[in-house]
Amino acid sequence: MAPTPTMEMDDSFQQDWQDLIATHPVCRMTRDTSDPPIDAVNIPHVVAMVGLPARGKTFIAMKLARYLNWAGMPTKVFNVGDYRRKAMELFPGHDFFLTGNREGTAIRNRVALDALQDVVEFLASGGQVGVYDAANISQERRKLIHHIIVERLGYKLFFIESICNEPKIIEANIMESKVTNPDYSDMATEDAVSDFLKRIDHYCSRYETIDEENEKTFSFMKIFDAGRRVVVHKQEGHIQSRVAYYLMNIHITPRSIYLTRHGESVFNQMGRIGGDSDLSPNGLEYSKALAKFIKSQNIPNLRVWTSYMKRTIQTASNIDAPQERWKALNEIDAGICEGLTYEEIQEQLPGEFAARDNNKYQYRYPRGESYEDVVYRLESVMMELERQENVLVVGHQAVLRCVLAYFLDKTGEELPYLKVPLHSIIKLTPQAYGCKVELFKIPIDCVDTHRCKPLNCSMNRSADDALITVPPHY
Ligand SMILES: O=P(O)(O)OC[C@H]1O[C@@](CO)(OP(=O)(O)O)[C@@H](O)[C@@H]1O
Repeated sequence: MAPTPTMEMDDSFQQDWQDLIATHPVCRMTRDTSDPPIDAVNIPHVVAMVGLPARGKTFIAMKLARYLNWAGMPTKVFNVGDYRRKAMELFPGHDFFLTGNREGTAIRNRVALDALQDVVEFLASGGQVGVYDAANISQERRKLIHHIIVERLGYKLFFIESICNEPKIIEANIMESKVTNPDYSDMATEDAVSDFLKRIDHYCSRYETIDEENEKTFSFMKIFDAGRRVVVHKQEGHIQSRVAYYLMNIHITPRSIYLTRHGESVFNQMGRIGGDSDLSPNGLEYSKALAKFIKSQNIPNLRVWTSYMKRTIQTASNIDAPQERWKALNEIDAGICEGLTYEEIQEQLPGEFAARDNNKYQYRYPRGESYEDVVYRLESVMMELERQENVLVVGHQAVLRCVLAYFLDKTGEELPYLKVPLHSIIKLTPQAYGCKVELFKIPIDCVDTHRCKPLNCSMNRSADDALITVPPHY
């Protein structure tokens, strides 16, 4: 039977905690005088989540990490729940959240510090942002994190607290991401929900929201009811301002994003890259079929975005929805290679051709752009895409690879080889911590413009396998 908590028990719990922080290696970590100096512009950052369970902390942590990685800042999420679940495997049947469970509490405290230690090790080995995804609900815990991260190690720390009192959002969070998590794999949904609500109660009694007076020396951001209101306090440096700005723009309203390349162009048919050519007859046919397909989907309040190039504008021209043009959506600028075929580049500029194959993400065409440059110029588009609801982006091969990499969490190495075939529509629907992807192939002839990674032409076969052919009645 579970013991009733008493004063003595509080004391013994406190003693266990003091013993743990006296001995845990992360609490003794410090910067050595022999350590290389910290780069003042890119000081490693810890983003520490704060909040009760089912307030969307993991959603925010993972989405933020996906964005920062995409934007070129190596970021990793350390979820304390994962550490606890691993520890739980060693104690089958043990209820770690039972009130008065001294052993369970000790283990939960230990794994929380283990995770923090891994955050620090990640930053010490070249990581830029470590996201510490734990509840961190007490002032004492936050003080300890600040002491280790800022005072001892000289890194930056940004707390993100998610406060939510909307029962509907909490319920949706529990249903969407909690009852399906590995803690509840063997439990009926109803039992899982009631167990999870008990777990929330366990935290509620000890929850101290970030106190703007007592904790005024900390940098933090508070997000109320999934973004209805936001407070940012003492935000420092470019990473924290990007984090704050990004989190101010995201929303959780259900929606889908549709991506398609323009229809086949005259240059595509000739195997020439870049340029601003018209659609080929196949491409014109795709433009009509696309409009029909979009109509068949009955998408509420759809907005259509194109680049400033003729081939995307012509492709979207038959769609009955408001349209906007973005210069930032223009295809990668191939500089001195614009208008050439891959064969001509290999023949006339063999060094450039080999250099691109060697590092396609960072290779910049002379007087043109690299994929990395395209990601950089797309940032404003992605931010606006986050703010919008249903959007169809009619874009280009390289640009849509960059957009897809953001949604599908692909690395810079994978990005330039993602398959975005002509005459296909990719539908992305945000879900729990990721995106559902559906691919619709419109059966109209076109060339294949994909150039495989040398020596690894089997890449992305799975994306191909997932292609759905739209039935003739669409
Ligand atoms: O990075 P790679 O694989 O060369 O793909 C980008 C190329 O795709 C193309 C087609 O080959 O896009 P698009 O169809 O928009 O014209 C080129 O214009 C562009 O340079």
